[in-house]
Amino acid sequence: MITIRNLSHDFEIGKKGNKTIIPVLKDVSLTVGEGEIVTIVGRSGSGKSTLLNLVSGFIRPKQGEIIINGTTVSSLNEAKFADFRIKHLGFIFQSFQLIPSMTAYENVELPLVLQGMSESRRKQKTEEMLAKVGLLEYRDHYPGELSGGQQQRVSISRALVVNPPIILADEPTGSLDSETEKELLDFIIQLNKELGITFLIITHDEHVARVGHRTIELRDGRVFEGVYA
Ligand SMILES: Nc1ncnc2c1ncn2[C@@H]1O[C@H](COP(=O)(O)OP(=O)(O)OP(=O)(O)O)[C@@H](O)[C@H]1O
Repeated sequence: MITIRNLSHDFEIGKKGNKTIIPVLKDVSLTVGEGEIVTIVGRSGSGKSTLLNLVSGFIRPKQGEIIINGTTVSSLNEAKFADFRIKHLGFIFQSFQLIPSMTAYENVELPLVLQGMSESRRKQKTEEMLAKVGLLEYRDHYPGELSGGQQQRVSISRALVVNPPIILADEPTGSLDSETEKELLDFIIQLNKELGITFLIITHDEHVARVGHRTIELRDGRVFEGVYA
């Protein structure tokens, strides 16, 4: 469960003496319930990525609170947020963010290494995850040797391998053709139904937006609900 309360954020640009303030989010409040898929749409520059980066802890809010599964993450320091992130949040990015010098297996295994898990458990979990997304036979392929859809499946496996209750996705299908996009959306629906994973997804794409149980629009830094209701 994610609760966002009265969140406001702006960016300062320019040099000292000539600073401009760009207000991005204005008093945003919303909740994402456990087991819910919420999609966020909005024009380019409306603040979608900023909102996701705030929820992910990559940037800190100027005002307001973010509570994830009972923890007020907006007041955690960087080290504590990093620890929280690795246990509670999985990420899917448009650009996959795979490490090119690591094989599919090594990319998926990485979060478990960071968690300090033993090698034998890592092996079991990584293989199980790759099998689940149908990529076990590609385990020794490097990202550059996989199709876009396969790379996105590796990136989803890496997000899922730590069993996160929540997945945050930034334009997850942005680099995929329409057939692969459909496969990925079906997979997200399946993960949500079978494992109860909560998804917060930002997108430009109406097909992706419609996967949400609820869709929220960001407009001029404020939220509007039910755009596709
Ligand atoms: N680090 C930053 N420094 C200064 N301004 C920023 C920074 N990051 C974002 N902005 C500004 O904040 C506004 C919102 O950007 P954001 O990336 O959140 O929008 P978006 O809705 O995700 O856009 P898109 O759909 O094009 O990815 C934009 O005007 C952008 O220029």
